[in-house]
Amino acid sequence: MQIQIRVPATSANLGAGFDCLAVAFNLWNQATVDFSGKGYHVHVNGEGEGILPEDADNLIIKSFLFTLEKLGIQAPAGVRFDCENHIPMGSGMGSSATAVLIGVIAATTLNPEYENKDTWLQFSGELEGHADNVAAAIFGGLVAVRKTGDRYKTLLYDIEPENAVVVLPTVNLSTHAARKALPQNVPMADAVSNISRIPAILEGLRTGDVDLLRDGLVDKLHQPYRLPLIPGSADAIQKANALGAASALSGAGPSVIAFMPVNPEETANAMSQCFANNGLTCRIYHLEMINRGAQVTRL
Ligand SMILES: Nc1ncnc2c1ncn2[C@@H]1O[C@H](COP(=O)(O)OP(=O)(O)OP(=O)(O)O)[C@@H](O)[C@H]1O
Ligand SMILES: N[C@@H](CCO)C(=O)O
Repeated sequence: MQIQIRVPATSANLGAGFDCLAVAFNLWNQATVDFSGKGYHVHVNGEGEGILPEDADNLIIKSFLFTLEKLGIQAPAGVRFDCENHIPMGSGMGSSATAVLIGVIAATTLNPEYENKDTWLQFSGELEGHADNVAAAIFGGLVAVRKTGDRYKTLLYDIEPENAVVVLPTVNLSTHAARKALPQNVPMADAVSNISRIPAILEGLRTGDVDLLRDGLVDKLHQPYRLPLIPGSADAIQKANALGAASALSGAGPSVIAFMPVNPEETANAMSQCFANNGLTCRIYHLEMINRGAQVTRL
């Protein structure tokens, strides 16, 4: 049996929505999965080629085996994942979420009872440790995720298919390292500031109101601790805002996102210049927000 799984890029946090909000984009990682062989193999084309492990150490295989075990599904004699990766790794664009989801989704296709979005969310959220990226990657659009007991739950919002620019500087900053930079406790006033902005983010993205969104993206819980690790990022956010976009760190960084830029080229160049001033080169992505999420096709 062969299947194809496609999972979109995502940008998590959206400023004040730390660990709770994320949005999906029209940039995809995909894998063709073949259950007919022996042993566990991954072949990587594109992003991560020559870097990612191609054996059972790959996050896709780990997530696949984790899900099989949790669901009590017998592991097949072999599986091969042929990956076409377009999402840069370690960028804050949800690459690890796509890997986890490809493994989880592939496992659920072996028992149709479990092939549903809620199962994908529970297992991928557990594997990632926070479910913002995976939730938006599963459902598409704008997703708010919360945990009640040990279950992740979502609210889904259709959004205007507006443009965004993502500028990715050449900085090594894993999500793990970016989370370690955060304090254990935060001032009450900072928490209140973030909570007060969530409706502005939801409404700003739902209606395409860039001024409302810009106000909503102001964050006090994670960006103040992470921006100093990414030289030029605070300036890039400020510059993008000054040019009329609504800007924030994308996920845990190091990329910076500018939603609804008035002039995407000018905004991207101005943001890149902020990183160049700090001796960093950049990759630039012109993306569109999308309302569809992960897709499975039987081949
Ligand atoms: N496409 C992929 N296939 C297999 N493993 C991956 C893939 N992308 C990321 N990983 C693994 O996940 C690890 C952690 O990635 P990390 O979370 O730092 O980046 P990210 O997903 O780009 O960030 P974010 O979650 O902020 O968007 C990587 O070091 C790599 O081992
Ligand atoms: N919410 C997560 C997203 C990165 O995976 C964080 O900011 O650490």
